[in-house]
Amino acid sequence: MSRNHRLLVKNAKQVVLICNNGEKFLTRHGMNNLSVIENASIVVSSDGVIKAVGPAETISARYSESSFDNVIDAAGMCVLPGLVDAHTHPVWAGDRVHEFAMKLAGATYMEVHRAGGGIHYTVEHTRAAAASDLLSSLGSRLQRMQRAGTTLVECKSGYGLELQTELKMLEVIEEASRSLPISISSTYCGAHAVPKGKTVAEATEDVLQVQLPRLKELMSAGRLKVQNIDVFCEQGVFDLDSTRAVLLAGKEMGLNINFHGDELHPMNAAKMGADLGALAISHLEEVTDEGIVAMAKSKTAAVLLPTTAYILRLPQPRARDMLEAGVIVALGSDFNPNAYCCSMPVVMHLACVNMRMSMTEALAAATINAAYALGRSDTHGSLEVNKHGDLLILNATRWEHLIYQLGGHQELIRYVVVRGNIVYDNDKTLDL
Ligand SMILES: N=CN[C@@H](CCC(=O)O)C(=O)O
Ligand SMILES: [Zn+2]
Repeated sequence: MSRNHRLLVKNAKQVVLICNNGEKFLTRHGMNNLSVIENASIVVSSDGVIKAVGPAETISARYSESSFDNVIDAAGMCVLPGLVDAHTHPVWAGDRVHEFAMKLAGATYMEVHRAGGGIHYTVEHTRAAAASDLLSSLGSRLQRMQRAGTTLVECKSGYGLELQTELKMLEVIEEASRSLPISISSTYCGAHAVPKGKTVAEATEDVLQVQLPRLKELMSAGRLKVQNIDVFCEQGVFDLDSTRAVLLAGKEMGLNINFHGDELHPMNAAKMGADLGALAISHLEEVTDEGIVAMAKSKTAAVLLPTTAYILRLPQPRARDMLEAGVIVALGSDFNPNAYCCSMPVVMHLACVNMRMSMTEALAAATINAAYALGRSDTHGSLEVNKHGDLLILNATRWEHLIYQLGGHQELIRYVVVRGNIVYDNDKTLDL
C-alpha cells in the first residue's frame, strides 16, 4: 500500500481497543472483558480516522510501502483510546477556594447555595466577565484535561441564568470547539439554578419563553451548535415538573436530554428521565431502585461523578447496583468551581476505590460509555477502524497503571493524539 498516512504508532506492548464489534456501549460482562491486543500497531489516515489496527507484524507487512507524517515507536508502551469526560462546567470566572474552606469546616453544598454562594457566586462573576477572558480560562482548563488524556469533553453553560450570559457561554464553548484540538459536546444548562429574585415558576418561564426560543433561532440559522439540554433537578432548585417541561422543550428542538438528577435528595428523577427518553442522567447519588430499573430499560446512561461525592462527602452513587442491573455506566469529572478536577485518570481511580468499580469497568465508563452518553460512540470511545484517531500513549507496559498510579498521569502519559495529530508530547513539554 504505497500511500501517505498521518500517523503510525508501532510495536505497542498493549493496544486497548475497548471493543471491536462496533458496540455503541458496554454493560455487565462486556465492561469486564475489554478487547486488548498485545504487540500491536495503529495507522491513522490523512483524514484523521483509524485506518488499521492489529498485530504489529501484520500492519508492518501491509503498510511497508506507505509513508507517514509521523511515526511513534511505542515499544514498551500502551495505547488507549482518548478518554471521554461526560460532564463538565468549564466556563466560569471567579474561583470558590474560600467555599472549599467553608465546606471543610462543615457547611453543606446547599447551605452555601442558599446563603447566596455556590452557583450564585459563580453566576455573578461570569455575568461580569468578558467573553475573551472566559475563552482564555476555558482554553487553559481544556488543555489541562487534554494533558490528562481527555480528547472529547462535554461542556455546559449554566452560570448565566439569563439569555445574554447563557449565549455568551455557549458562544465561548463553540469558539473553543472551532479553535482547539479537542472535541466538545455542548450543553445548554440555563436551568442550573433559580436566579436570585425569581421563583422557580418565573425561572422556568424565562427558560421556556425567552432563552430556548432564541437558542432555537440561532441554531436554525446555523449560528450556534448545541447538542444537549440540562437542568439541575433538585429539591430547592428545579422540581420534577419544571425539569420535565424544560427537558421536553429542548427535546422538541432536537437536543439530547442529559441532566442532573437525584444528587442530594431522592426525587425519582431517574425514572422521570428514563420515561422522557433521556440519553444520560448525571449524579444519581440518591437514585431509587425504580430509577435504576427504568434507566436500564431505556438505555439511559448513568453519568457517575466520583469527585462530587468525594468533595461533598455524599453517599457514593450505587455503581454496583446499576452495573448489575445492566445500566450503561459512564464517568465524568464534573469539573466546576466546586469540584476542581481536570483528570479522568483520578476520576477512574476514585470510581474504583469509592464506588467499587473494577479497572476495566472504569475504563469502559470513561471511553465508550461516556461517548454513548454524548451520542458520539459512532466516532469516539474505542480504537476501531473508521473512528477518530484519538489516542493516549502511556509510558507503561500495562494500561492499568493509568488508574493504579493515583495522580501519576502527568508522568505516565507520553503522548496525546487527536485525529492522528500529536497534540501533547510530554517529553517536549518538559524540555521547554
Ligand atoms: N449540582 C449541580 N451542578 C454542579 C455544581 C455546580 C457548582 O457548584 O458550581 C455539579 O454537577 O456538581
Ligand atoms: Zn454538574
